[in-house]
Amino acid sequence: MNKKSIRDIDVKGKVVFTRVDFNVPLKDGVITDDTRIRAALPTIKFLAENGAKVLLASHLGRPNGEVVEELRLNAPAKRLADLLGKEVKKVDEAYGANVKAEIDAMTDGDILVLENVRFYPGETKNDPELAKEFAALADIFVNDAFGAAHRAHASTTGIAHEIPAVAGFLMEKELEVLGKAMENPERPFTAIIGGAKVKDKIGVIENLLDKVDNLIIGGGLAYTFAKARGLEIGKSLLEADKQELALSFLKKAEEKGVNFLQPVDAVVADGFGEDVPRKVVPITEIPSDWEALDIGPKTVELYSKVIAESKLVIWNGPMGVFELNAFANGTKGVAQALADSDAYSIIGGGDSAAAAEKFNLADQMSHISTGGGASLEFIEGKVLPGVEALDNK
Ligand SMILES: Nc1ncnc2c1ncn2[C@@H]1O[C@H](COP(=O)(O)OP(=O)(O)O)[C@@H](O)[C@H]1O
Ligand SMILES: O=C(OP(=O)(O)O)[C@H](O)COP(=O)(O)O
Repeated sequence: MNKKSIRDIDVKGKVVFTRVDFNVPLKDGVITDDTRIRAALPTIKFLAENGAKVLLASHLGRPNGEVVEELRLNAPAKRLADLLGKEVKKVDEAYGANVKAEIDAMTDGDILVLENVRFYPGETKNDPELAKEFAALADIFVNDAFGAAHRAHASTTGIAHEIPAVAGFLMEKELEVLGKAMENPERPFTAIIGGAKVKDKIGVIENLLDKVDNLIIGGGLAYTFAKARGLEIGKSLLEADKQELALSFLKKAEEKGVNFLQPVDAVVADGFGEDVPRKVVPITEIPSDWEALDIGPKTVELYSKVIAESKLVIWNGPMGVFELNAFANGTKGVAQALADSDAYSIIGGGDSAAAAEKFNLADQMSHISTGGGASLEFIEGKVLPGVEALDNK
């Protein structure tokens, strides 16, 4: 990496504005997965142990520039204190006189969690005034928020133009692992794209077609392709205005000699839930009033064979509604194939990682990235603004 990291600077006695990605899933105010907090611990510990005054800044959810009580950073701050076994203070603002007073009261090695940066409208607009307010708090900026590195926001890029800016250990590790895999990808190189964020993910496919040998489609994404090919998809997930695009990808794949794999069968359901009527049908026979909620067993077999022959696999997005056991087999089958293969396996995206956890296969994957969108954009070959803004070596 040609960017400076916290290894390259002296932090003793310095106030360090550290951007982390504490955007963790919450249910009724309780953190259901603290992976991202644990992933930031090496940087936080390093800074504290080396005598920095550590400010931690993060977004949580998408509060759209307003204070949303449930999205305060209190729960992540509390979890961090538990994980560190050390006092962690939290303030209810992210800049200004009150925050400055708290900083003045800190001693070297103390940790202070700031409020959700997305409570301020300037954050996502990358407002230079807000960036200056953040910068005014600190001597150094550390970006360890790989999961938000594809966002050009005030706390990820704006501040980096104001004070010395370096990468944290998590940022460094993610870039190193993903960079190594993509530099000279081992082949066959396979990408598996699924999930429900059809709009977000469909654009990624175009760039991936320039890189991969096999592109596997699953999850809700598959049915826009099926519909575009003229198949009946019933009530399955559809992004109607993306059908032309889907067809153009199929054409591009053919021109490039990329093996584009789509489901050959599906588990369809009459309703949504564990106990609704369901059956396996060929992809050409989805009943007009049923919904496809998982890939079928023949598809799992087909995909597993391709995975077994691959040397590098990136996986983003589950193959079906894996949260319900009735529709989990497709995702489980693909995860198992990945676990069994010798391929270097990279998983990105909260739900895919959660699926690997659910099936107890997470520790058999080569790398589980803390960033879904960020890892996809990196693999596409895009420059991540949060990285670009850091100081060069
Ligand atoms: N066939 C399908 N129809 C509807 N939803 C689906 C289907 N397949 C997968 N999903 C849903 O997609 C969600 C995950 O999508 P997404 O957020 O895009 O993935 P990730 O977080 O891994 O990037 C899961 O909650 C899952 O239930
Ligand atoms: O959860 C995140 O993204 P991801 O679901 O793509 O991994 C990051 O925290 C970025 O959040 P954002 O997509 O609201 O900017």
